[in-house]
Order: sequence, then C-alpha cells, then structure tokens
Amino acid sequence: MSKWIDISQQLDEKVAVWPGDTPFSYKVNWSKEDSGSVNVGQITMSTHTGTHIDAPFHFDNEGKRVIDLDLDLYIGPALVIHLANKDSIGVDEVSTVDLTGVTRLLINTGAWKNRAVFPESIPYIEPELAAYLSQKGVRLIGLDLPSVDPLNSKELTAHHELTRHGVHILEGLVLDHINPGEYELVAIPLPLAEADGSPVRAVLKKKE
Ligand SMILES: Nc1ccccc1C(=O)C[C@H](N)C(=O)O
Ligand SMILES: [Zn+2]
Ligand SMILES: [Zn+2]
Repeated sequence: MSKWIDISQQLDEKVAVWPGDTPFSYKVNWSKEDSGSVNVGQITMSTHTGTHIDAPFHFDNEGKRVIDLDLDLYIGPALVIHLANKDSIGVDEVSTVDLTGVTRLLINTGAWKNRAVFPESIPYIEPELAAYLSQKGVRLIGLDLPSVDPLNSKELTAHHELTRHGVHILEGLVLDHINPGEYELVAIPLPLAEADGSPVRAVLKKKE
C-alpha cells in the first residue's frame, strides 16, 4: 500500500516570499498561561507564499475568488513530468509527453534550487502552451516554481492565457523527491471567501 507523499513547502519564518510581500509569521498570540486553558496561534502570511493556488482574482479584478473554484480540480489523478534545464516551457517541451486523459499536469523543473531564497530567474510557461494543454483536456498545471510567468512580468500573460483556457494554477510545489509518473493528487485550497489565492497542503500517492 503506497503512502501519501508531501510535496508542500514547510511554512515557517524561513520560507521564501515574493520580494516585498508579507513575511510569514506564526506566533502563540494567547498563551496557555494567559488564557488559562490553551495556546492560540496567529498566522500572518501572503496568500502566495509556499505551496499555493492562484485564483483568477489574483490578476483579474473580475476573476473568480478562491471560494468559487471547483474542488475537483485539486483532487484526482495527476501526471508528474521532469523538464530540467529549460529557459521556458512551451509546446515543444511538452509535445513529447502523452497527455491522453491527463487533467492535472505537474512539472518538475528543478530550477528552484535553494528554497530558502527567492529565485533570481525561473523557466516560465510560454503563453501558447495554454491552448495546447486545454485542447488536451488539462485543467490544472502545477510547478515547483513561484510563478508561471517570468518573475519581472507585469502583464502575467501566462496566468491570463491559462485561465482563459480553463487551466488552473498551482505554484511552489516541492517535486525533487518525486519520480515522473502517474499519481493521485490532493492540494485543496482553504475556504477563503474573498481571497486571490490560498496556501494548500499538496500530497501525492503513487498510482498502483
Ligand atoms: N506576491 C506577489 C507580490 C507582488 C507581485 C507578485 C506576486 C505574486 O505572488 C505573483 C506570483 N506569480 C504568484 O502568483 O504567486
Ligand atoms: Zn501565486
Ligand atoms: Zn501565480
């Protein structure tokens, strides 16, 4: 019987955050001594820290919020592929992969080597890949990177194109210890009613 494997970044004060964004913090805000019964914590974080999903509202004021997203996107079969040493990921890079029946595609680029620091540059998703993936039936793309666009992008073309084609975005995965192949994925966002993104606990189980 195979076990669930964690593919999430640990959330502590060392987690890398987008330059200028809210640092992560957890503290006991109401201690057992003060409350008389329990430790009660407080978390402060950006919705885009660590392993997280983007809701379309992140880059489109009219876009869906986290609560509006279909849970089925984040639970079910997923294909993990390895695409190392790429400047960008487009149709050419993915065309050798058989995507028949694949609704969730997770890409291990291995490009974010030191998780404690935010990367200088990353391989980005070529916007043209969105239509290709959608045509193949892919509805979720996951990456071991903090963005699907170049880090200095203001247009966020890949975010927009993926969304326009019904491909949802999962970022900041840890896939170093995962072999390519077929898995079961669970990466459910919190029921944040208004949010533009949500941290997820992403886990995989090898398909038997
Ligand atoms: N937190 C930020 C602060 C400023 C500018 C961008 C971000 C992002 O999070 C963008 C990234 N593409 C993301 O979806 O996670
Ligand atoms: Zn994000
Ligand atoms: Zn994003």
